[in-house]
Amino acid sequence: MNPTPPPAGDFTDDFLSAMVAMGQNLETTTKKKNSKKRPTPPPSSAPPPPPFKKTKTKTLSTKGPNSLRNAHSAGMGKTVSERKANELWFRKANYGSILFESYYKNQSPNVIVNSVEEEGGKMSKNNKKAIKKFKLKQFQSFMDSLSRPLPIAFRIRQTTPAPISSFLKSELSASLNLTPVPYDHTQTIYQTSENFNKASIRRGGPEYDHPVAEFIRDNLTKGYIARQEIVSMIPYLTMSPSSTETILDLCASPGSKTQQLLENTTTTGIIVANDVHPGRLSSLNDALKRANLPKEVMENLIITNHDGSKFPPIKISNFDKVLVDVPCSGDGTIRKDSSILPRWSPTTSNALHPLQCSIGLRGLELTEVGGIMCYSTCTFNPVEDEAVVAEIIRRAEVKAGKGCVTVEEWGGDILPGMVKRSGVCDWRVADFVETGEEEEEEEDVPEESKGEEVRIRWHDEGYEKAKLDGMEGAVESLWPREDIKRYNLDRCCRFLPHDNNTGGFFVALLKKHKPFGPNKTQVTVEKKKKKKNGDSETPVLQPLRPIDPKTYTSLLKHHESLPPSTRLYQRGDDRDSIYLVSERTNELFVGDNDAGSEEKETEHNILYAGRKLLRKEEGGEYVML
Ligand SMILES: C[S@@+](CC[C@H](N)C(=O)[O-])C[C@H]1O[C@@H](n2cnc3c(N)ncnc32)[C@H](O)[C@@H]1O
Repeated sequence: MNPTPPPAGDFTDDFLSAMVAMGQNLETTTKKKNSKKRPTPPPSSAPPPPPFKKTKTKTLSTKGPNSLRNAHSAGMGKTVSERKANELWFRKANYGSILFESYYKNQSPNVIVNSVEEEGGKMSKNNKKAIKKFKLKQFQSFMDSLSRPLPIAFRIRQTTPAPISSFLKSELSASLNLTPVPYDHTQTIYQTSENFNKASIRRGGPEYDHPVAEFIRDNLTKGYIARQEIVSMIPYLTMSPSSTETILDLCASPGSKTQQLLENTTTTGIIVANDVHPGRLSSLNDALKRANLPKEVMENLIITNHDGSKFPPIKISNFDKVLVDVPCSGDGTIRKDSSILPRWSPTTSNALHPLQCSIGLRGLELTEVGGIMCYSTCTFNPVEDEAVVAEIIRRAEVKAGKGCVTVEEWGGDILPGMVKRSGVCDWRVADFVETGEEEEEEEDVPEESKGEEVRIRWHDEGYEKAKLDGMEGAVESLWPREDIKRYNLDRCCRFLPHDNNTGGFFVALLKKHKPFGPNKTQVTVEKKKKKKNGDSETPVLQPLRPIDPKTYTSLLKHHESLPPSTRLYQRGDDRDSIYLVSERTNELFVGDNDAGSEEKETEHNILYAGRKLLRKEEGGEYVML
């Protein structure tokens, strides 16, 4: 995942120039190694940044709408302007590239570079030179793949009528010489070559007029295909949802996975897409409109606006499946968004970890017993991947005892032939320091980092020592615990860019075996507090509510075949539009969760739902759409 991946069909980013910039970044990284000079300061017209300083401020909150930005700025300064200036300086100096390379090169075996044991004993452990060469070669192919543009990937939508789908497939193979990716048993997923990338096929790009580019544009508009990164399709494929399930997509915007889930539904299935940002939900809603999905499928969608870590419980039972595609540092998307590299920092990942744990735990609470939660990120960083999985299982066990959640093994039929790497149960935790003269003399500075102005500071002695050493944002769960082996983290899957010519990705499937859920008292207290204090994240749009009985009765006079009132929704401040939702919406949301309450109001902020069924004309009459 890109932290904010562009909606499918977005051709506007200047990807080519970004790639060129990244080439420079990677090059600069190497050059920098031999340089002791501080980077050129900003031009004199710009205000000079404050000297870059690793401050010992409290960890910034990563909650709320700007969690990624906050996480990135963690430890960058006290005031907003100090943080902004330091961040700019950081980017300009390309410190991110230096830290990225050093961090992943020196991570534990199997995070990026295979351990020598993985080579099946082909290499003698005593042959240090050969081991070093072997590791360097692997790391280099990882780094090289990051500097290459990401090929365009797309899939034929599940809602595309079968004859059209067959026609498209034959056109793709016969005229355009494109076949589905080998690991896709649905035979609907395609990936182009690298010269077909975001930049080359957009208007003005060298491949704009190529028949493949025309095919993509044409069929995107018709709603027959969806552009989506291969790795982003993986959570859906691993969850193997049935068309009748109730599924929650807890961090849904911009909605590429929501679309996959929705396309698969029939009238009894329902998809709830949630995000903390109302603005991003509006983009998700627009992307869905552009997707041209059949109207009966649209009735199965509810879009809510909540902090995922506090998503209110639903009225009856829980969700069959939950997708938790959390906000993350996004370094797996460097091929698509090279701007991530110069501002990369290990503190971003450390600061996002607590939020990811809270969202993941809530996802599990909202999963039905026997159901599956899929946790995914688009980062290589184990503190956002395996460390989070281990911590949410640990917290679940505090609530419901050992064995209440397990990491599931992937069936052999899931993406057969795609290179998958096992999750790791050993990783290192770091922040970074700006080096001073005396620090460069320190014994533990690796030879290749000597002379760097920033360098990774490893905290291999664990949480307590890291705290003593003043590590920003240190929390115990960042480190692997002693009993880490029992979590079966090797069942998680890591996808590296050079293995399948994709972006980077991480997926874990968690199965819930015992009931545990949000504490009702806690939910009630939170709700009351919110009512009293007001909600700082009040959406611009008023939420949708079930149609009021008076409007329904008057509508019936003119529209005899009107669906039952339980399927009709209106927005509080907009009585001119009436929306039709699935029958099951009522089952999930309407009615208060507090037993015995008279209140007939859902506590969920439903921002969009179903499809528009009626619109009020100028004369005041409602017309069917
Ligand atoms: C990786 S993106 C999700 C991508 C999406 N699943 C897709 O496939 O298109 C993470 C999303 O999490 C949202 N987010 C950030 N903090 C959140 C929170 N506390 N609760 C719910 N969503 C959150 C961000 O707005 C962002 O849209």
